[in-house]
Amino acid sequence: MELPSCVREGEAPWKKMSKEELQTQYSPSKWAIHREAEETLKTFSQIGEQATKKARASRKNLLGVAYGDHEAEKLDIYFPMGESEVWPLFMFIHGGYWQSGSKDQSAFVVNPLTGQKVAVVIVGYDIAPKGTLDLMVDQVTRSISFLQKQFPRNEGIYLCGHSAGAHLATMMLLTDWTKQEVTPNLKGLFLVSGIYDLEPIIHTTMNESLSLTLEAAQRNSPQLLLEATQTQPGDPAAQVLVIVGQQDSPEFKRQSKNFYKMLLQKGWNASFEEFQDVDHFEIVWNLTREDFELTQVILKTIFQES
Ligand SMILES: N[C@@H](CC(=O)c1ccccc1NC=O)C(=O)O
Repeated sequence: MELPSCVREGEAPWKKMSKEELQTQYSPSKWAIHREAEETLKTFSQIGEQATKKARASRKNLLGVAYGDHEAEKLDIYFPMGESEVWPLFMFIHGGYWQSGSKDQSAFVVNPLTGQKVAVVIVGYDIAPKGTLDLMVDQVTRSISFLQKQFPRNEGIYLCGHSAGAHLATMMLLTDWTKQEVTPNLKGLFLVSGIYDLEPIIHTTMNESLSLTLEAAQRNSPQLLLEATQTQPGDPAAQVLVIVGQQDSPEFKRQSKNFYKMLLQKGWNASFEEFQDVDHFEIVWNLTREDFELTQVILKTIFQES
Protein backbone atom coordinates (compact mmCIF):
# COMPACT_ATOMS: atom_id res chain seq x y z
CA MET A 1 0.00 0.00 0.00
CA GLU A 2 1.32 3.43 -0.85
CA LEU A 3 1.43 5.91 2.00
CA PRO A 4 -0.09 9.35 1.57
CA SER A 5 2.55 11.96 0.72
CA CYS A 6 2.39 13.62 4.15
CA VAL A 7 3.76 10.50 5.83
CA ARG A 8 6.36 9.52 3.23
CA GLU A 9 9.72 8.65 4.72
CA GLY A 10 11.78 11.75 5.52
CA GLU A 11 9.12 14.27 4.73
CA ALA A 12 7.21 14.73 7.98
CA PRO A 13 8.07 11.77 10.18
CA TRP A 14 6.57 13.59 13.16
CA LYS A 15 3.10 12.96 11.73
CA LYS A 16 3.53 9.27 12.52
CA MET A 17 4.63 9.87 16.11
CA SER A 18 2.55 9.39 19.21
CA LYS A 19 1.81 12.50 21.28
CA GLU A 20 4.37 11.33 23.88
CA GLU A 21 7.09 10.78 21.30
CA LEU A 22 6.45 14.18 19.73
CA GLN A 23 6.60 15.83 23.15
CA THR A 24 9.96 14.14 23.81
CA GLN A 25 11.41 15.03 20.41
CA TYR A 26 10.58 18.69 21.03
CA SER A 27 11.88 18.73 24.64
CA PRO A 28 15.60 19.45 24.10
CA SER A 29 16.61 18.99 27.73
CA LYS A 30 15.56 15.32 27.60
CA TRP A 31 18.32 14.65 25.05
CA ALA A 32 21.15 16.04 27.18
CA ILE A 33 23.63 13.33 28.16
CA HIS A 34 26.05 15.15 30.45
CA ARG A 35 23.42 16.07 33.07
CA GLU A 36 19.81 15.33 33.97
CA ALA A 37 17.20 17.42 32.14
CA GLU A 38 16.39 19.69 35.08
CA GLU A 39 20.02 20.18 36.00
CA THR A 40 20.75 21.10 32.37
CA LEU A 41 18.07 23.80 32.29
CA LYS A 42 19.19 25.16 35.67
CA THR A 43 22.83 25.30 34.58
CA PHE A 44 21.82 27.05 31.36
CA SER A 45 20.07 29.89 33.23
CA GLN A 46 22.87 30.15 35.77
CA ILE A 47 25.59 30.44 33.14
CA GLY A 48 23.47 32.96 31.24
CA GLU A 49 22.98 35.08 34.37
CA GLN A 50 26.66 34.93 35.32
CA ALA A 51 27.79 35.84 31.80
CA THR A 52 25.37 38.79 31.78
CA LYS A 53 26.65 40.03 35.15
CA LYS A 54 30.23 39.73 33.96
CA ALA A 55 29.50 41.49 30.64
CA ARG A 56 27.73 44.37 32.36
CA ALA A 57 30.56 44.80 34.84
CA SER A 58 33.43 44.54 32.39
CA ARG A 59 32.27 46.06 29.09
CA LYS A 60 31.15 49.52 28.13
CA ASN A 61 27.42 49.19 27.52
CA LEU A 62 24.04 50.77 26.96
CA LEU A 63 21.36 48.75 28.74
CA GLY A 64 17.62 48.79 28.10
CA VAL A 65 17.76 50.94 24.96
CA ALA A 66 14.19 51.28 23.63
CA TYR A 67 13.67 50.26 20.00
CA GLY A 68 9.88 50.65 20.28
CA ASP A 69 7.15 51.69 22.69
CA HIS A 70 6.33 48.35 24.33
CA GLU A 71 7.85 47.60 27.70
CA ALA A 72 9.74 44.60 26.26
CA GLU A 73 11.04 46.45 23.19
CA LYS A 74 14.47 47.02 24.65
CA LEU A 75 17.96 45.91 23.77
CA ASP A 76 21.34 45.90 25.46
CA ILE A 77 24.41 47.00 23.53
CA TYR A 78 27.89 45.92 24.63
CA PHE A 79 30.79 47.75 23.00
CA PRO A 80 34.17 46.40 22.03
CA MET A 81 37.23 47.59 23.85
CA GLY A 82 39.31 50.21 22.05
CA GLU A 83 38.67 53.59 20.50
CA SER A 84 37.06 52.65 17.19
CA GLU A 85 33.52 53.85 16.46
CA VAL A 86 32.79 51.33 13.71
CA TRP A 87 32.49 47.62 14.20
CA PRO A 88 30.53 44.63 13.03
CA LEU A 89 27.30 44.31 15.03
CA PHE A 90 26.36 40.88 16.33
CA MET A 91 22.82 40.45 17.62
CA PHE A 92 21.82 37.49 19.79
CA ILE A 93 18.18 36.39 19.96
CA HIS A 94 17.48 34.17 22.95
CA GLY A 95 15.39 31.00 22.86
CA GLY A 96 12.98 29.44 25.34
CA TYR A 97 10.15 28.27 23.08
CA TRP A 98 8.97 31.87 22.64
CA GLN A 99 7.74 31.73 26.24
CA SER A 100 10.75 31.85 28.54
CA GLY A 101 14.17 33.46 28.71
CA SER A 102 15.14 37.12 28.56
CA LYS A 103 17.93 39.39 27.42
CA ASP A 104 18.96 39.68 31.07
CA GLN A 105 20.24 36.10 31.13
CA SER A 106 21.47 35.76 27.57
CA ALA A 107 24.78 37.66 27.28
CA PHE A 108 26.71 34.39 26.77
CA VAL A 109 28.78 35.53 23.83
CA VAL A 110 29.42 39.14 24.87
CA ASN A 111 32.86 38.89 26.42
CA PRO A 112 34.58 36.76 23.76
CA LEU A 113 33.24 38.89 20.88
CA THR A 114 33.65 42.36 22.40
CA GLY A 115 37.21 41.28 23.18
CA GLN A 116 37.68 40.92 19.40
CA LYS A 117 36.26 44.24 18.16
CA VAL A 118 32.68 43.12 17.62
CA ALA A 119 29.79 45.04 19.21
CA VAL A 120 27.17 42.70 20.67
CA VAL A 121 23.46 43.37 21.01
CA ILE A 122 21.15 41.23 23.12
CA VAL A 123 17.56 41.87 22.12
CA GLY A 124 14.42 41.58 24.24
CA TYR A 125 10.96 40.77 22.91
CA ASP A 126 7.48 39.98 24.28
CA ILE A 127 7.39 36.30 25.11
CA ALA A 128 4.10 34.36 25.19
CA PRO A 129 1.43 34.50 26.45
CA LYS A 130 1.78 38.28 26.24
CA GLY A 131 3.48 38.18 22.86
CA THR A 132 2.21 36.36 19.82
CA LEU A 133 4.57 34.91 17.21
CA ASP A 134 3.53 37.64 14.77
CA LEU A 135 4.39 40.32 17.32
CA MET A 136 7.77 38.75 18.14
CA VAL A 137 8.72 38.61 14.46
CA ASP A 138 7.69 42.26 14.09
CA GLN A 139 9.66 43.24 17.20
CA VAL A 140 12.86 41.59 16.01
CA THR A 141 12.39 43.22 12.58
CA ARG A 142 12.04 46.64 14.19
CA SER A 143 15.01 46.07 16.50
CA ILE A 144 17.21 45.42 13.45
CA SER A 145 15.93 48.51 11.61
CA PHE A 146 16.65 50.49 14.76
CA LEU A 147 20.24 49.21 14.90
CA GLN A 148 20.84 50.01 11.23
CA LYS A 149 19.57 53.56 11.82
CA GLN A 150 21.62 54.02 15.00
CA PHE A 151 24.80 52.60 13.49
CA PRO A 152 24.64 53.30 9.75
CA ARG A 153 28.40 52.82 9.42
CA ASN A 154 28.32 49.30 10.86
CA GLU A 155 30.64 46.77 9.28
CA GLY A 156 27.85 44.26 8.88
CA ILE A 157 24.96 43.05 11.01
CA TYR A 158 25.19 39.42 12.07
CA LEU A 159 22.25 37.63 13.69
CA CYS A 160 22.57 34.66 15.96
CA GLY A 161 19.50 32.95 17.34
CA HIS A 162 19.17 29.95 19.59
CA SER A 163 16.29 27.48 19.21
CA ALA A 164 13.11 29.61 19.15
CA GLY A 165 15.46 32.59 18.73
CA ALA A 166 16.96 30.93 15.64
CA HIS A 167 13.44 30.78 14.27
CA LEU A 168 13.04 34.54 14.82
CA ALA A 169 16.44 35.21 13.22
CA THR A 170 15.48 33.11 10.20
CA MET A 171 12.30 35.09 9.68
CA MET A 172 14.58 38.08 9.02
CA LEU A 173 15.86 36.36 5.86
CA LEU A 174 12.31 36.31 4.57
CA THR A 175 11.43 39.88 5.55
CA ASP A 176 10.59 42.34 2.83
CA TRP A 177 12.88 45.15 3.98
CA THR A 178 11.57 47.51 1.32
CA LYS A 179 8.52 47.84 3.58
CA GLN A 180 10.76 49.03 6.45
CA GLU A 181 12.43 52.41 6.76
CA VAL A 182 15.90 51.00 6.16
CA THR A 183 17.49 47.90 4.70
CA PRO A 184 19.91 46.46 7.23
CA ASN A 185 23.44 45.55 6.25
CA LEU A 186 22.75 41.85 7.02
CA LYS A 187 25.90 39.86 6.37
CA GLY A 188 25.45 36.63 8.24
CA LEU A 189 23.10 34.43 10.22
CA PHE A 190 24.11 31.83 12.79
CA LEU A 191 21.09 29.61 13.32
CA VAL A 192 21.76 27.45 16.36
CA SER A 193 19.50 24.43 16.96
CA GLY A 194 16.52 26.16 15.41
CA ILE A 195 12.93 25.29 14.57
CA TYR A 196 11.84 26.03 11.01
CA ASP A 197 8.52 24.21 10.71
CA LEU A 198 6.22 25.18 13.58
CA GLU A 199 3.34 22.82 12.85
CA PRO A 200 4.53 19.96 15.12
CA ILE A 201 4.72 22.38 18.08
CA ILE A 202 0.92 22.77 17.93
CA HIS A 203 0.60 19.17 19.13
CA THR A 204 2.84 19.61 22.20
CA THR A 205 2.33 21.20 25.62
CA MET A 206 4.52 24.11 24.44
CA ASN A 207 1.46 25.37 22.60
CA GLU A 208 -0.53 25.83 25.83
CA SER A 209 0.88 29.30 26.27
CA LEU A 210 1.79 29.98 22.63
CA SER A 211 -1.74 29.19 21.35
CA LEU A 212 -0.57 28.80 17.76
CA THR A 213 -3.27 28.06 15.23
CA LEU A 214 -2.34 26.08 12.13
CA GLU A 215 -2.57 29.33 10.11
CA ALA A 216 -0.27 31.22 12.48
CA ALA A 217 2.18 28.30 12.50
CA GLN A 218 2.24 28.20 8.71
CA ARG A 219 2.49 31.97 8.36
CA ASN A 220 5.54 31.87 10.65
CA SER A 221 7.29 28.77 9.33
CA PRO A 222 10.50 29.64 7.47
CA GLN A 223 10.53 26.19 5.85
CA LEU A 224 7.17 26.85 4.15
CA LEU A 225 7.88 30.50 3.39
CA LEU A 226 11.21 29.69 1.78
CA GLU A 227 9.70 26.84 -0.22
CA ALA A 228 7.04 29.19 -1.59
CA THR A 229 9.24 32.20 -2.30
CA GLN A 230 10.25 33.24 -5.80
CA THR A 231 12.64 35.93 -4.58
CA GLN A 232 16.35 35.38 -4.80
CA PRO A 233 18.78 36.21 -2.03
CA GLY A 234 20.06 39.79 -2.23
CA ASP A 235 23.46 40.66 -3.68
CA PRO A 236 25.72 40.24 -1.82
CA ALA A 237 23.72 37.60 -0.01
CA ALA A 238 24.04 37.05 3.69
CA GLN A 239 25.89 33.90 4.67
CA VAL A 240 23.67 31.43 6.52
CA LEU A 241 25.16 28.89 8.92
CA VAL A 242 22.72 26.21 10.02
CA ILE A 243 24.08 24.65 13.19
CA VAL A 244 23.03 21.78 15.47
CA GLY A 245 24.51 20.02 18.45
CA GLN A 246 25.30 16.31 18.38
CA GLN A 247 22.84 15.80 21.24
CA ASP A 248 20.00 17.70 19.67
CA SER A 249 17.00 15.43 19.12
CA PRO A 250 16.50 13.65 15.79
CA GLU A 251 13.55 15.96 15.06
CA PHE A 252 15.64 19.10 15.69
CA LYS A 253 18.38 17.72 13.44
CA ARG A 254 15.87 16.80 10.73
CA GLN A 255 14.37 20.30 10.81
CA SER A 256 17.79 21.94 10.46
CA LYS A 257 18.91 19.65 7.63
CA ASN A 258 15.68 20.17 5.70
CA PHE A 259 15.91 23.90 6.08
CA TYR A 260 19.55 23.91 5.01
CA LYS A 261 18.67 21.88 1.89
CA MET A 262 15.91 24.33 1.01
CA LEU A 263 18.33 27.26 1.46
CA LEU A 264 20.71 25.64 -1.05
CA GLN A 265 17.87 24.98 -3.47
CA LYS A 266 16.87 28.63 -3.32
CA GLY A 267 20.38 29.84 -4.02
CA TRP A 268 21.48 30.96 -0.57
CA ASN A 269 25.09 30.88 0.57
CA ALA A 270 24.43 28.29 3.27
CA SER A 271 26.41 25.76 5.26
CA PHE A 272 25.48 23.08 7.76
CA GLU A 273 27.50 22.03 10.76
CA GLU A 274 26.92 19.58 13.61
CA PHE A 275 29.06 20.34 16.67
CA GLN A 276 30.29 17.24 18.47
CA ASP A 277 29.69 16.35 22.11
CA VAL A 278 27.34 19.25 22.89
CA ASP A 279 23.62 19.32 23.60
CA HIS A 280 21.01 21.98 22.83
CA PHE A 281 22.18 24.10 25.77
CA GLU A 282 25.93 23.49 25.98
CA ILE A 283 26.22 24.70 22.39
CA VAL A 284 25.15 28.15 23.64
CA TRP A 285 26.65 28.26 27.10
CA ASN A 286 30.05 27.33 25.63
CA LEU A 287 29.90 30.60 23.68
CA THR A 288 31.14 32.21 26.91
CA ARG A 289 34.52 30.68 25.92
CA GLU A 290 36.65 32.21 23.21
CA ASP A 291 38.25 28.82 22.48
CA PHE A 292 34.91 27.07 21.83
CA GLU A 293 34.70 25.88 18.22
CA LEU A 294 31.49 27.80 17.49
CA THR A 295 32.90 31.04 18.92
CA GLN A 296 35.84 30.59 16.57
CA VAL A 297 33.54 29.89 13.60
CA ILE A 298 31.62 33.10 14.40
CA LEU A 299 34.81 35.18 14.57
CA LYS A 300 36.22 33.65 11.40
CA THR A 301 32.96 34.27 9.55
CA ILE A 302 32.78 37.89 10.66
CA PHE A 303 36.40 38.57 9.75
CA GLN A 304 36.24 36.39 6.62
CA GLU A 305 39.13 34.12 7.49
CA SER A 306 38.79 30.48 6.61
N1 LIG B 1 11.19 22.89 28.06
C1 LIG B 1 12.27 22.89 27.16
C2 LIG B 1 13.11 24.14 27.33
C3 LIG B 1 13.66 24.61 26.04
O1 LIG B 1 13.38 24.03 25.03
C4 LIG B 1 14.55 25.79 25.99
C5 LIG B 1 15.01 26.38 27.15
C6 LIG B 1 15.87 27.47 27.10
C7 LIG B 1 16.30 27.96 25.89
C8 LIG B 1 15.88 27.38 24.72
C9 LIG B 1 15.00 26.29 24.76
N2 LIG B 1 14.54 25.71 23.59
C10 LIG B 1 14.04 26.40 22.51
O2 LIG B 1 13.76 27.58 22.45
C11 LIG B 1 13.09 21.62 27.33
O3 LIG B 1 12.55 20.62 27.78
O4 LIG B 1 14.26 21.56 27.00
